[in-house]
Amino acid sequence: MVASSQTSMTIRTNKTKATRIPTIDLSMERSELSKLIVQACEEYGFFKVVNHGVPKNVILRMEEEGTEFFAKPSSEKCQVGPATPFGYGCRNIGLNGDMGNLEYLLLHTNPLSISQGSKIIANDPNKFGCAVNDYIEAAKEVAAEILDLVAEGLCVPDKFSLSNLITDFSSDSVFRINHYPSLNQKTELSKHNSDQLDSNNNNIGFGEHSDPQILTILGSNNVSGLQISTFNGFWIPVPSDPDAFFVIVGDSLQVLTNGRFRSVRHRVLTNTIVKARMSMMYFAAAPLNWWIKPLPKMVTPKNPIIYKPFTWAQYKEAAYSLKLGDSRLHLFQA
Ligand SMILES: C=C1C[C@]23C[C@@]1(O)CC[C@H]2[C@@]12CC[C@H](O)[C@@](C)(C(=O)O1)[C@H]2[C@@H]3C(=O)O
Ligand SMILES: O=C(O)CCC(=O)C(=O)O
Ligand SMILES: [Fe+2]
Repeated sequence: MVASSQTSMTIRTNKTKATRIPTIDLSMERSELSKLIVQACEEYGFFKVVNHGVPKNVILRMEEEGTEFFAKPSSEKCQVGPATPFGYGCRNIGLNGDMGNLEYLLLHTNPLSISQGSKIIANDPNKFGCAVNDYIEAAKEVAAEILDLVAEGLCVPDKFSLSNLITDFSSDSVFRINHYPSLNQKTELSKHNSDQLDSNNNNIGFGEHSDPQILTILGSNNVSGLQISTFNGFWIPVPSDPDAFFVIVGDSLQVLTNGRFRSVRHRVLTNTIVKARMSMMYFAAAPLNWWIKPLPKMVTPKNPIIYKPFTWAQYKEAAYSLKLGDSRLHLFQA
């Protein structure tokens, strides 16, 4: 297992198998920290971070803006949509027929695009724009710090080779706020009475998928629902923790590490939620025309290269032409 009992939470799955989601304390000593992060990325492609240093008010301001927006009448929210790909979306996810029991705002992280979007999203565009920019900057710092620790843990000679991909001003990172109404709330969503159910009668908030980007920093209110899939096929519910962030390894980091890390499949079930869940994700990506390819350090005679180089734009195009749950990495196998 990844971490000692002091640094992980124990969860019992319905198969009564104790499973630990690694919890990483970012205030720990650096060399130990980088080892734990690498281990967590290898074993789960997922971990929780505590003591991340993001001020509580940055998170609360963003949550308040999200709450205010989703409380608006549906007719007003729909004026910010459809999300093709950016803007407000309700039940439709992406452009290929995926559906979920949620509504969301999807924004590019470029400050100009935030400022333009704010004008149609919020009553006080300046307040909304500042809350979003501050949240994005804070999440970007956490993501960059984690990528530097990953580079250290993997003994990559250029310590910034991973974080440089996401901190460049032209990075194609995106920001998303998801809002899942509780099943007993009478909202525009539940009026449709066509909940998305899977074969086990699970109510699907957001269907199973991996994130195409490098790393996702996910924060949520205190309502659970997120589940991750272990690499041997168990679903593990992730208890919510509004003081923590959850880190998700994306497809691009799987490629950069030549398959040593694996992107984690995850989903959100809304079966049991008695209060609306709100989650906020920063999807850290490279600039569109930058190359994604295995770091030289990760390619050895024992671990030959397994992916062809591609630009982020090429990968994104492939991902966006497919359904949410489809796997895409095999298209780029060497
Ligand atoms: C069905 C889709 C939605 C998605 C684009 C895609 O065609 C496949 C990847 C999906 C995903 C998952 C992670 C993020 O939430 C997201 C914004 C992304 O970059 O890839 C979504 C896309 C979306 O909702 O538009
Ligand atoms: O809303 C959540 O908690 C997770 C959503 C998600 O995985 C995504 O938007 O890619
Ligand atoms: Fe995701």
